[in-house]
Amino acid sequence: MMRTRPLKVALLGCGVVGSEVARIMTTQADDLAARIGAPVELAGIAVRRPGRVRAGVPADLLTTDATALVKRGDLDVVVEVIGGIEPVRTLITTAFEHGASVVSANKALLAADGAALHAKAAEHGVDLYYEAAVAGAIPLLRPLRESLAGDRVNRVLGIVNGTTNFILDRMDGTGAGYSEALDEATALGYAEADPTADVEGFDAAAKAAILAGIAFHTRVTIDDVHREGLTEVTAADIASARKMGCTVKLLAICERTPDGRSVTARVHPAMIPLSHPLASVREAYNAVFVEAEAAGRLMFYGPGAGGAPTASAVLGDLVAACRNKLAGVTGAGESAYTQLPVSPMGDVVTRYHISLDVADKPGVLAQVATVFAEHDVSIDTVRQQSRIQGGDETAVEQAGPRREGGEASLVVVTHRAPDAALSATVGSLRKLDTVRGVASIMRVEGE
Ligand SMILES: NC(=O)C1=CN([C@@H]2O[C@H](COP(=O)(O)OP(=O)(O)OC[C@H]3O[C@@H](n4cnc5c(N)ncnc54)[C@H](OP(=O)(O)O)[C@@H]3O)[C@@H](O)[C@H]2O)C=CC1
Ligand SMILES: N[C@@H](CC=O)C(=O)O
Repeated sequence: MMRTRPLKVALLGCGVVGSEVARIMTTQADDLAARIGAPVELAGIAVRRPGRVRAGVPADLLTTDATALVKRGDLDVVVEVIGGIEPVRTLITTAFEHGASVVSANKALLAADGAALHAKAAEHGVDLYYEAAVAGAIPLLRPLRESLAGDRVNRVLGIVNGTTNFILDRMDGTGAGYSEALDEATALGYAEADPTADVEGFDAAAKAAILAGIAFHTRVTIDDVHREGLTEVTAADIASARKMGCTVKLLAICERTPDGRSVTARVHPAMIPLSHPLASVREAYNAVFVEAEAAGRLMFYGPGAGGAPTASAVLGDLVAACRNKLAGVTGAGESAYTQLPVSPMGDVVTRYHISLDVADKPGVLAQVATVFAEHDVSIDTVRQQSRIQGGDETAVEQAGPRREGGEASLVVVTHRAPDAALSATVGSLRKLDTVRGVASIMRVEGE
């Protein structure tokens, strides 16, 4: 039977995501009430600039005093879609102290301080949900936390940042420039308030920390995640990937180490074969593979950013939190029950694509191969492109003419090796007189 007294919800933030949450709460109020078992009333909306035009958002609900809003004491749920660490952490904590459950899309905060927030929610007998914080609309955290709770997850690998996928897709597919593609992603509402978080990999690293924590039932913070963004990826890297039958994606990879005693979490650009399902993830879509012992390989795919897709995940959490409020219960809390150490990046074993600028003269290839062998890094393939002296980037493949004193580009692809061994190899290569520079190093994944 439907309860007539409405559940009261406050919205903190009314930007790209918040305005969609407000719109759906208004336009689908009857459906939401039917699914929850009580009507839901939007009690207030905290923003920074109340004068800003917000189509369809009731102006009388706007306030700049978020603190007063969360202290009202009659709220059932607070939806936080402001972003960042402070004042949001304090607002969420205050909401818990005043008896409200919290739904958030804030991966930065959850990856920095998730454990303390979960503890605070438990202390006050309320929920903390954040499905929207990872992979936008894709239901991923709840399946990991609940549906796979009886299985052992060994690996989570995927594309979890829509903005960078959009940029790489545009650069690879249409030849668009980096800045142009980033501007387009920002205009479409995919990028963070500070897009550095996207392109430098902080956003994906925060998501990787959240995923690793839930998948492996341990605590992982953003500081535990090895992070490289895509600002170093060049058009030449993308072209080189194509030559190998690959494309470049910014990946998040969380793994149990083979002995099961520790985990690794990393975010970096990687080459993946065009035949891999992740290679065909376009625009701001995300896709995540979860490998579990009994379930095998699962793939989650869908829109990873944008106002409406993210609002869908927020509203799913809102319905769950409201149902729990009505039933007088809380849902599944933090899933950490053990503390696995996080191994350093040097322990990660994978393949590498290394592009070297070398002197184009006899014996160089042998010298380079010797350095790899000395560090126990096995070479899979080598491709040489001689640069015609005085010319630009005109490349002649392996059999091309060699000019004394000229330069060549050497592309080495290795077999699997520890990251530490690869770093040591590159350090030694840089010391060779015949190696003029290391143009790029990229990991090769997904084979
Ligand atoms: N955009 C996306 O695709 C996705 C975003 N997220 C996450 O959702 C959250 C919101 O993102 P998004 O909607 O894009 O961000 P926006 O920048 O579009 O919106 C932020 C909102 O917060 C308000 N705000 C900022 N500071 C304060 C403050 N101190 N007090 C009250 N209100 C404040 C802003 O007010 P005003 O409008 O007046 O400036 C604005 O309405 C972030 O955590 C983000 O990481 C998660 C998944 C996808
Ligand atoms: N900036 C983020 C938004 C969603 O989390 C992204 O591009 O993925």
